[in-house]
Amino acid sequence: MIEKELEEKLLLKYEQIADRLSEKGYAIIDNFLEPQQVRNLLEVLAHHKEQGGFRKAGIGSADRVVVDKEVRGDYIRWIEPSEALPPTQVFLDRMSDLLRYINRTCFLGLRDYEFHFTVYPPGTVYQRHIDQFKESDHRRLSFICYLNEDWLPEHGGNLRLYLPQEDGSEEEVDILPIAGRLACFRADMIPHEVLVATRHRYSLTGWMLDQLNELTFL
Ligand SMILES: O=C(O)CCC(=O)C(=O)O
Ligand SMILES: [Fe+2]
Repeated sequence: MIEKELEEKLLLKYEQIADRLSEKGYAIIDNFLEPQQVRNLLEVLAHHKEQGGFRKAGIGSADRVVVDKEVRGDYIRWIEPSEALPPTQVFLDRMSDLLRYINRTCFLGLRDYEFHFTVYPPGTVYQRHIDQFKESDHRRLSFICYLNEDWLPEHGGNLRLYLPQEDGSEEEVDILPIAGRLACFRADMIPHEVLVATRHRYSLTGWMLDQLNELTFL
């Protein structure tokens, strides 16, 4: 695809994301990453895995991290932007563009982001939670970009959002973690969970912050 065409396509996607975030508090965008980019990121992920770069994710922030595999069974590797491999850098550049776009249109005062590679082994989940820590609520928006090629509904692994309704009830939205798809939502408002899958489930997970990133670490 020629560069100008790609730029125009991306701009349309950024617009959809910003519109849906302000209207509904969440957005699901397919083909946010091109298939080649997904493959490149999967290679980087496999490389980090081989190097033993992943560790068990915890719950809580910074100094008070608790590992509880019943609540959260994933393995993560934080991205250090200054050391990012080229495919990761391409991804981060795209997120920087998106951050600027959202700031121009949504007035969330976003200043930075943090992302990690994520692996959920078969049989693991992340129980219902929200992404803002009580002790530091600088996470404004949550983003998950899925890297799972040939993922079928019977593989499970949905992200389930619980959307608060005006009458106090909740509407459930289930999202399959298919390759290239981006899910994003208000980090402070939308409870969500990761359902069990029969395959390894790969993604990039991150947050846009309203302060500079001092690594809030999970
Ligand atoms: O992988 C997903 O679909 C959601 C992950 C998540 O909720 C989290 O890491 O906080
Ligand atoms: Fe979450």
